[in-house]
Amino acid sequence: MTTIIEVKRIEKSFGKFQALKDVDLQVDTGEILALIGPSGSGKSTLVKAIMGMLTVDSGSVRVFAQTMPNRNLLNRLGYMAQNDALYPTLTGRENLNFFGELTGLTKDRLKQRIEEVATVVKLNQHLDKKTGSYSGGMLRRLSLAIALLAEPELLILDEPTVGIDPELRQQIWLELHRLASLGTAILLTTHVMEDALESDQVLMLRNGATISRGTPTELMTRNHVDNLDAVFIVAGQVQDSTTGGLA
Ligand SMILES: Nc1ncnc2c1ncn2[C@@H]1O[C@H](COP(=O)(O)OP(=O)(O)OP(=O)(O)O)[C@@H](O)[C@H]1O
Repeated sequence: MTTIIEVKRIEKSFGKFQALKDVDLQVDTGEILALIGPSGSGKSTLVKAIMGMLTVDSGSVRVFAQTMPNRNLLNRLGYMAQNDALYPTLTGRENLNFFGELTGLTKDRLKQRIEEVATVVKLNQHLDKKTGSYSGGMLRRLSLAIALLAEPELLILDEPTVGIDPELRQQIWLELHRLASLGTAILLTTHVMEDALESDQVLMLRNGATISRGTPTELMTRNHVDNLDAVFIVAGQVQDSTTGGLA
């Protein structure tokens, strides 16, 4: 197994506010890691540090064994940001084509993948409408489809399942597991414990610090509870007791 993302002891502050405190993380080939935590806990900041979109104050971020930021690595990964960066005057298909061409897929393969990813996110019926007319949920689904297009070695998905119904969530997870079985490393952020349960590894972030990590089963066993919400609550209480609630 190869290490795809390696984050060591990173710290990041915005002014006096410390958004990330001594965070470590590793994702290997074929592994799915869920970064879970409440709003403001630092998930997107960590993702942006991994993408090289912001520099950290200390610690290191390596992707494909190279120090980030490194623009040359960007075509080896699929990224779905929290804010959808799509062209509203283009149709869904035209957006997929545009971003797909940047990944270097052949024309035939791109055409085939557009049909496949549109099916995964259930947008087949809407591909020829301008994305300016899409709902928020449809835009999220199109962004996810774009990230999946090239079956990249690494997928980084910031809240891919927000606003998605249970049936579609299941379909998306089938595709994520399929890609992982082909060797894709996947890092996703989520608020949703169901997503964490689908993942191989879970890292719980609270107030910018790691409060728990492990497989879903390990986390529940270690904390003597039967669900991940309860793990989060127990681990949060431990964090408060060691920091006096000032973490
Ligand atoms: N550019 C910035 N300048 C100042 N503060 C920032 C900046 N980016 C993030 N923060 C702060 O850092 C903290 C963590 O933000 P972040 O977006 O990483 O949280 P999150 O866990 O992704 O939240 P959400 O689930 O709501 O997206 C928040 O308090 C946020 O206000």
